[in-house]
Amino acid sequence: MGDRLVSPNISEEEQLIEGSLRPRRLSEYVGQEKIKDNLSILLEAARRRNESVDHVLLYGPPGLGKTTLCNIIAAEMGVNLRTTSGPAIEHAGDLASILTSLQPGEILFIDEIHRLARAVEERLYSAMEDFALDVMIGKGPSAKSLRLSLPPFTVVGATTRVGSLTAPLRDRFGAIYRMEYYDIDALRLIVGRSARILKVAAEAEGINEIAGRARGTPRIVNRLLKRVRDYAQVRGDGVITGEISKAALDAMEVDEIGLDQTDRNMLLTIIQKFNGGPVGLDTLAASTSEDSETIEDVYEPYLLQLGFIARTPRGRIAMRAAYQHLGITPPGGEGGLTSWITP
Ligand SMILES: Nc1ncnc2c1ncn2[C@@H]1O[C@H](COP(=O)(O)OP(=O)(O)OP(=O)(O)O)[C@@H](O)[C@H]1O
Ligand SMILES: [Mg+2]
Repeated sequence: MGDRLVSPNISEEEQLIEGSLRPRRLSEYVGQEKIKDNLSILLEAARRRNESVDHVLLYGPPGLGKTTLCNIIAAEMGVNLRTTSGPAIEHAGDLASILTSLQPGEILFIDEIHRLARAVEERLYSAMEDFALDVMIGKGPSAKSLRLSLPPFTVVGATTRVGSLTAPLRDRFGAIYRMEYYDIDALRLIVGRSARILKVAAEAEGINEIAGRARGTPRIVNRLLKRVRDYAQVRGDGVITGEISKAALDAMEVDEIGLDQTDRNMLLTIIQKFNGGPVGLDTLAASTSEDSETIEDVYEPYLLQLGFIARTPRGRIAMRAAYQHLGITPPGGEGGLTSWITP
């Protein structure tokens, strides 16, 4: 699992490298132009009013730059960043101790915010809305509720599953940004930048090849770059040429649009075992030995984006483009699929 290309799990070594490749300022952050435009206005307005930044929610598939963007928000505002995650805040008391230790203007980054415990989430509402925290003093009938005021602060929440957030929590965010897959130009820039930082020589065709197979994701583009660099050192003279990239990526069984074996296996399962679908997520998970959450959060978003699969009320179906990519004739020949496709 850990060494899979699309895996959202990061090893310690990779964390170090990711750290060095991470853009520090908004101007270094490649792509996501719409978010950058909106965010720079949000930050500038807060600076002019000398206020804390409005709460920001970032959502989208793993590896698109949510954590990076949060770090940038703190850097651009010149404030401290406190990092935690939904599952790490187990009790309301944990939240209270984090919130009461914040300095004015500080940023509290809550990763995986959809996994906050209910009781914690409810405390967070008033904290975000009124900068106030209700704490209970004592127990039983003599217990009293006390309202503590907090310094103004900013919550930046990140999630891969915005659909799992409760409406009241979502409503507390003044700015909600959806991260998009990166286009090839942005990915090229990211590979080029990372290659410079890692001091690897890379030719344009080599960069192109890596960018094209990175499924629109900066984390994956960096992973591919590192593996191609190894390959270039062992099989070539260290330079990342187009040929070296191709050979290295083929050896990794990453195809020319970035699908790996698990993606292909999933598509083949839908097409061959289930006649193209519809097949329910759990059934699909069981027959591919993947976990349904991983399918939903990691694999499916890219296949949906490519138009290779679609979600219907009765399950996932394989689309014509998937058949074409795998070189399989769709059932019923021309037009045979269209009758299943419900928007
Ligand atoms: N816009 C960008 N420009 C350049 N590099 C980027 C950009 N966004 C992300 N990266 C690179 O991709 C890596 C992964 O990004 P990041 O950790 O921010 O993703 P994430 O969305 O938080 O992922 P997850 O959902 O798994 O937490 C970073 O270490 C950084 O090197
Ligand atoms: Mg992250």
